[in-house]
Amino acid sequence: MTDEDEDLSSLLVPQLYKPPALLPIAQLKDQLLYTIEAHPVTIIVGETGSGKTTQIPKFLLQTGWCKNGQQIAVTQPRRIAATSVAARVAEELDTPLGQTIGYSIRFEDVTSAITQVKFVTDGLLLREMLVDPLLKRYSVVMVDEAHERSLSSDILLSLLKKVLRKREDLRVVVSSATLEAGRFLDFFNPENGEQVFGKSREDYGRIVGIEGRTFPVEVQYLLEPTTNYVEAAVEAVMSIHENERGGDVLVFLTGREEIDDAIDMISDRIVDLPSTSQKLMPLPLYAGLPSEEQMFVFQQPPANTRKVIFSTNIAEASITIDGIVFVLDSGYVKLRNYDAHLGIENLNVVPVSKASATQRAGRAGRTRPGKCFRLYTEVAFERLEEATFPEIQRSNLAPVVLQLLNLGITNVVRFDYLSPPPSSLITRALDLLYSLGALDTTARLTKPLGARMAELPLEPMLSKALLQAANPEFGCLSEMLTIAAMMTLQGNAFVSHDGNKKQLDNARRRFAVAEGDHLTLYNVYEAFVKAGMQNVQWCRENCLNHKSMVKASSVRKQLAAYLDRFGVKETALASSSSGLLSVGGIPIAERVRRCLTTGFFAHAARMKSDGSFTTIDGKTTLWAHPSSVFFHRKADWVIYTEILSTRDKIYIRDLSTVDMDWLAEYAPEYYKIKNGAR
Ligand SMILES: Nc1ncnc2c1ncn2[C@@H]1O[C@H](COP(=O)(O)OP(=O)(O)OP(=O)(O)O)[C@@H](O)[C@H]1O
Repeated sequence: MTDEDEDLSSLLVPQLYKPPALLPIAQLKDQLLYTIEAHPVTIIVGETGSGKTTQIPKFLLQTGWCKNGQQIAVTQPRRIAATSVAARVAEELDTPLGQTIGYSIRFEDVTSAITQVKFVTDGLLLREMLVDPLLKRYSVVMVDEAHERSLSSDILLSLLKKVLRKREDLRVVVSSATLEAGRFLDFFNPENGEQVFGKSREDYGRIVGIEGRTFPVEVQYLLEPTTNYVEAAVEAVMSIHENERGGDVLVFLTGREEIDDAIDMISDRIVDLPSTSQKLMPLPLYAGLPSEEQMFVFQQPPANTRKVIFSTNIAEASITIDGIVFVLDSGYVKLRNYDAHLGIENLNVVPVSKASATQRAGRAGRTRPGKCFRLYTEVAFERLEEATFPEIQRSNLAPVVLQLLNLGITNVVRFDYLSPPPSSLITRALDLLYSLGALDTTARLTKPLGARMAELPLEPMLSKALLQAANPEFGCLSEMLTIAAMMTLQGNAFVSHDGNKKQLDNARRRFAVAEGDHLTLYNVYEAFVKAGMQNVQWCRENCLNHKSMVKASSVRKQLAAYLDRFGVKETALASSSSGLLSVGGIPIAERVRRCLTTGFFAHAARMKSDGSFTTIDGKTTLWAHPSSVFFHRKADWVIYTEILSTRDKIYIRDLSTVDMDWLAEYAPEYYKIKNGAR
């Protein structure tokens, strides 16, 4: 990435971005199109910013790959990439987004009957396969950033390999970093001596390399390692601001807490800046942020203002933020790691891979020359792993196993994985799905419960609870629909205005319900409906994010439509108007908590005298997240729906009180195994 020959004085001269015709990929257009035409599989290896994501779909569209009414799908590991790249391509083609060019992500479909190129998350395309197993509506599927080895893109590649054995006309394009390219091609290739539609492994696929990048990026390292990369990043931002003219800054940190800390630190430093100097505008970017707020990072800052975006790895690949000249890379990332024994998903802070570091640096040099400061030494860089450890080997596989079974893949152990997951992960997933009632004793999907759980776009525990809600024993479908929709906001219903934490705490307290966070979420939504869904002012007064609340109502409708398709209707008994009153002897609040237990029994914990919680086996200490009603209040047994691990503590979020007896009542098998094991 280092380009020492380049004259970096050009950094000081704002330049217009290169028109697409000048992007490195333009020279390869004909060769690329010929390769795709002639081979079922094409692996593209190119420098960051060479034009893979934005140009290849356009080339294919212009060459007639959508003539028969078929579409081109381009998958991305992240929602922000799918939406922002779709917007860019639509802009380049001068067409409104959602017409020829569209995108589709979970709970948000911006496509129409005339859409020809569809940007999607890899997870969403997997879901589409449930209704269209051969992906017949697509002529080409491009899997972008495949080297990131996201769980869904790995599974998608395996399934595409199967589909290619059945569809001669389908073309698969995989974009990847250099290291993994050969491995991908090898995976798709027929075995020695085997032929697929008359093609042998020699002529089944090709790797196409794209040389060159858009603008140079100068890479610099620390001479000595730092002990605190958040502080080092803040120092570096201030130094850039004081010493380098022009250009926005993108800083890669690992998570929300670090981002908040960094923004607080920068805000303190801004006060000391001379009033005459250029202003500094810090902006956060992380997955949990509502999409509208994520989009702020793409907007032009006000005049005489430098944007500093503090982001997690969600800005690492595919996206282009115009104006970024400086990238600061902490060298760390928070990766999911599932502990199959404890059934806990941890987010661990670990060093990035070289491939990630390259992607991060590549966020500069896209619309003008750039600089990347790695907040670690060159020696440390050399020691990094080449590629990120595949997500499939460190994830809770229950959602994927459920989907594979629903696609008719009965032997999930011997499935053709790109990198097979450890058997402990598959066993754990099967055990959990079995105890949720999604599988029978022969590991087949139960009907209707298991099949419906697979279809709902929610994780299995929540799907189970939602599907149980219609059961007369619980009779709380309306309440659970609301709770499930609110849970998809990932803790983003509340927002502090101008950093006023006290006001935020008061707002939370106003809605708090003694039985826990799920019923509190229900309360919030009910109050929002009552106040009038358009009432932005009311949301503001109550520290609620209006856009997030509107989103929750849209998600609620979509979930209700799924259930409607299953023939499950919201009943009068559990209508919102009943509020949280007692119905049929058992108060509705209790029925909701019982219903949640049917899904989340594996996430049970008990409060200790010091206010912390302990897992059932007593081995792990957990803490209520500050946003939980149990951050201050006492409880005994609880179930939680989310677990977040920070540098020093493991936090649980969205807690509800339960009776210990309910655990054995709703998951007798699970707790029998657990007790047996202890
Ligand atoms: N939103 C945008 N605004 C301005 N220029 C853009 C935008 N999106 C893309 N570009 C230009 O198009 C170039 C190619 O972008 P594209 O995303 O297609 O590259 P890529 O090869 O897929 O890169 P990567 O692998 O890093 O995602 C960028 O370097 C930039 O010059």
